[in-house]
Amino acid sequence: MTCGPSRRNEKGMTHASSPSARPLRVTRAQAPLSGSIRVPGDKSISHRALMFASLARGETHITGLLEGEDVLRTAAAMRALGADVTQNAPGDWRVSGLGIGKLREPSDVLDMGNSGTAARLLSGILASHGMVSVMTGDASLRRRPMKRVMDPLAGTGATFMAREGGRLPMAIAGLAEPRPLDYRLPVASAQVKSAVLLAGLNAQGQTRVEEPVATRDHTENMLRHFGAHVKVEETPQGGRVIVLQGRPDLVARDVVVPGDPSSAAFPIVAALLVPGADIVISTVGLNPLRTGLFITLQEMGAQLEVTNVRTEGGELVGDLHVRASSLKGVTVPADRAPSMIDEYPILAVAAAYASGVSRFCGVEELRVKESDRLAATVALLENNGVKTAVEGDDLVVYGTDNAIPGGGVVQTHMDHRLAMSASVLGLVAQNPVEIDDTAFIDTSFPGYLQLMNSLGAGFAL
Ligand SMILES: O=C(O)C1=C[C@@H](OP(=O)(O)O)[C@@H](O)[C@H](O)C1
Ligand SMILES: C=C(OP(=O)(O)O)C(=O)O
Repeated sequence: MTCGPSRRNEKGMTHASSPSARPLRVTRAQAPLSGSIRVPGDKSISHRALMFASLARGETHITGLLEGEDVLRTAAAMRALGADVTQNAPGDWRVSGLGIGKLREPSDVLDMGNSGTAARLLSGILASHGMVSVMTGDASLRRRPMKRVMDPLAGTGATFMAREGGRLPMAIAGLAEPRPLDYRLPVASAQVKSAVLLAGLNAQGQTRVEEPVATRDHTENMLRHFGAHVKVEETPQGGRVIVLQGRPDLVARDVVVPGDPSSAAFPIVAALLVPGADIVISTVGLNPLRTGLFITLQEMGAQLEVTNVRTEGGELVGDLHVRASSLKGVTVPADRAPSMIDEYPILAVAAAYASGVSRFCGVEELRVKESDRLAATVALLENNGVKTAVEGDDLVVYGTDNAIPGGGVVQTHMDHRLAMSASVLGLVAQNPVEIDDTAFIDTSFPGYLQLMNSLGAGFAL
């Protein structure tokens, strides 16, 4: 059970608690989960739909938009930059864009809340407009590294001023005539790739990005959907080179947002673990660069069937039929990490319930998410009686063979995915699990606890 050579480390983070925390005590599920649900729209696609629609000429109609707090921050930012962004009905939005290079200087600080995607992608837009802007975020986002976008974007000629270590708040003096970038990503990050491509929209000539491992390609897909010319080539080493032709005429196009596979992960793992469970989740996005968790769970022995696969709004979607399963430990290769990067905390819960040992290879990027997810996942499991180890950049989880002791208090560190992972752990642990704060679940999965209750989870709300 080895992973091959491990990669470099980044610094861990400390945490702060929410002023209006919503604690939750979770007890073991009393009955099998059953029923059919839909999960909210894909977060990555929702952010991008609002940004690209604001940069396109004309009116874009978006259906299925995620109305989580992260995406609402992007909506507010695009409004502050002059786009007309309105909600018609739940999930149904209209955006009147201004065209590339035409956004207006914001009159106030842009607050991106808890969202790394919003902050990093927006940096690319701000750097490539002739305006001065200031961006901040909540305590979690203000601890996350922005140097990874500042460094490449400085190549456009834009200037950045940020706190020590490249942390928000950050001031950006952008340029109306940015230089096109040619950049090789030092980390596998769709956010950094997207920031470079967004800056390239307003640059004359070609912007080129090379990624060592393929990361989610929603930016490339949506750029094409709105009329840009984007060329993608695979490298012999398994990476990709993306070339964008600058100053395209982006034209409004309707966008249909599929269900978020990263959100579906929580009811999926809950249904795999709760004895007798049998559920269906319909219209989940199946972009192959997002489905590493599904492959991994199937390798563990999950009864996870994908049916009715179709294309909706240019994205592959399908329905997932999930039944309680007996899971065994798994080794997840490092090159699979980008396709399931947000799913490791919930996969760790599945691995803790499984029989045998699991190893997640090369998961160093977990250290720079909403929390240090490597440390926080270890604490989630250890505090509930599950043995783990961190070996270099690998996480090792010792399965309990369906006997997670539980009884622990879980610190969620302003991190939605930890809160949801802890809630699933509580459904199958032998003793109740206390979660310090579930409020941040609203950043990506508003209505999560209620939706889980509709399947029979019995969360005490
Ligand atoms: O581009 C995106 O929409 C995202 C990319 C990933 O981050 P990184 O680019 O930092 O890996 C992921 O963790 C995040 O939830 C969404
Ligand atoms: C890492 C995440 O999001 P972001 O980077 O946008 O805050 C996430 O949703 O798990």
